Amino acid sequence: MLRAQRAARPTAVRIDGIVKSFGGACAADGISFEIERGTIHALLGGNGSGKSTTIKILAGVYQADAGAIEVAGVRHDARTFSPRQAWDAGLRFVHQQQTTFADLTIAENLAIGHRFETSAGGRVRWRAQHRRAQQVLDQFGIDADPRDELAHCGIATQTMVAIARALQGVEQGDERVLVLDEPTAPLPPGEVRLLLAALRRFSRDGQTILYVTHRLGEVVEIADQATVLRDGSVVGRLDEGEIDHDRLVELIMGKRVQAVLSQHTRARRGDVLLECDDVVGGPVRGASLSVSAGEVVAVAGLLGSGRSSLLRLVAGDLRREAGAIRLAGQPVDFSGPRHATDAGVAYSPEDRLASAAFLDLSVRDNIGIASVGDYFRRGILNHRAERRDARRLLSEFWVKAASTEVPLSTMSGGNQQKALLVRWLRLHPRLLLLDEPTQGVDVGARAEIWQLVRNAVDAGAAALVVLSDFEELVEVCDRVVVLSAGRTVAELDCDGLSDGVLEHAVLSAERAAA
Ligand SMILES: Nc1ncnc2c1ncn2[C@@H]1O[C@H](COP(=O)(O)OP(=O)(O)OP(=O)(O)O)[C@@H](O)[C@H]1O
Repeated sequence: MLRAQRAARPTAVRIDGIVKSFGGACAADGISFEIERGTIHALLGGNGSGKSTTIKILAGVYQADAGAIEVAGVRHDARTFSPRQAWDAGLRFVHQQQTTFADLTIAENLAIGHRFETSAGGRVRWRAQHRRAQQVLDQFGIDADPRDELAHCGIATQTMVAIARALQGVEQGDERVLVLDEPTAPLPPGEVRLLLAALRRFSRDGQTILYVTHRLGEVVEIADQATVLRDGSVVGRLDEGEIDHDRLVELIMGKRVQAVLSQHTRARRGDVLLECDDVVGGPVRGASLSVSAGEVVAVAGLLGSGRSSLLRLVAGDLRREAGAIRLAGQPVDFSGPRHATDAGVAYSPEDRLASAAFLDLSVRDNIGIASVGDYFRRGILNHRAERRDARRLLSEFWVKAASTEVPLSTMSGGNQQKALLVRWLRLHPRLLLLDEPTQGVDVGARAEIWQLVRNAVDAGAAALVVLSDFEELVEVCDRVVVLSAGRTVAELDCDGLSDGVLEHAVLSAERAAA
């Protein structure tokens, strides 16, 4: 796109001087930027840089302390901007947290908050409802049946339904601004591609998209413009042609970063620590692998291949029906993750923010919950020692928090993720089971997390991880085991492996299994 053409685009949204503090902490310090109509605009920044705060103010969920929001030329006071005003102005949001209802069908999801087709007597006319839902699915190119329960659809379909739900009813010439908060975080490459293609289609049709992500490859691929925040301020804006990976990293981190992800040295393999022999349980239908001390091994596969379930089976979080699991040569059969922890196995689930975080409790409580027994002396909890250790751990593991006593909910998403990892890493586990450990984590913290994992395995632990981002996977892991339809079908050495070759191996395995 030429610069002259870009200059001619009208402004869809102008964010003007947004200021927002929480207590004494400034989350937005006069943020201003413009989003041009019909473009894909990436909003980037490290964890805690102010992206979510900006989006929540745009959604009317938070009221700003100062500033204005202008949509299609109409100016609103950001101190009083409400969700209703945001909706009326044409702003639509798809948050990473569920905005759809998994136990309802696609047709029902599309009707909620929009309209149900009813008869004169007020009964839902299901046939008409399904017909309308099918039209929406066709319009958005979603390959699914309106009668499908959303829980049974892939995550890409679920995300697409959430987008369709936000944009349905848009007529030709209507202006909408779609705000997406990390829509691709849980998606493997094939599904990401589907979603990005859909976004490109929407922007070509004249919709404006504000896109928050930590996956910089996607920004380079689809963004027309990018605004970068750091510490609550805009530190840069790049136009298409100027957007490249190194430049983005430098703006986000505020420094030149040679290789952000840990340049891992070849692991020195120790003794075999974990062995799975033909393990069966849930969607896993025969998985065999081994992981040695000193190694980071990944499990790769498409959604539904059984990746997360395999980790759950090892951790005792899912019942094993057949096969054997050995830890340091000894058969194990954990009754649950707590039992596994006692044996030196740390399990961090994919949905840890929903299932393992105590958002209202302090950071100290959250990182100490698995080690609280260490602080009891004759039945009395030694608060001072606990606080001192928490302070040390936050600094050792690079977690940014106002203090050890603030509730976890007040920290940015990425720092919450790091704090939860600290809970497990501080126990010095022999085996780390990590499901998407860097989801929602910025490029700098991502490197830090992998460095922490590498330190643990260099000290004699082993790690088995699930990672959807293949680019990251080949960079940080030593070996990758490919799972397809619940079976281990291939094993590849990550030394010299490209993400493209890995993706090809995964897709070929899937085709062979079909
Ligand atoms: N409800 C809140 N109470 C107190 N502090 C908050 C609250 N929400 C955000 N903050 C603080 O404001 C700052 C900006 O947070 P914000 O969530 O906007 O960052 P972000 O860029 O979205 O980060 P991430 O990439 O981790 O999601 C952080 O320091 C955060 O701790």
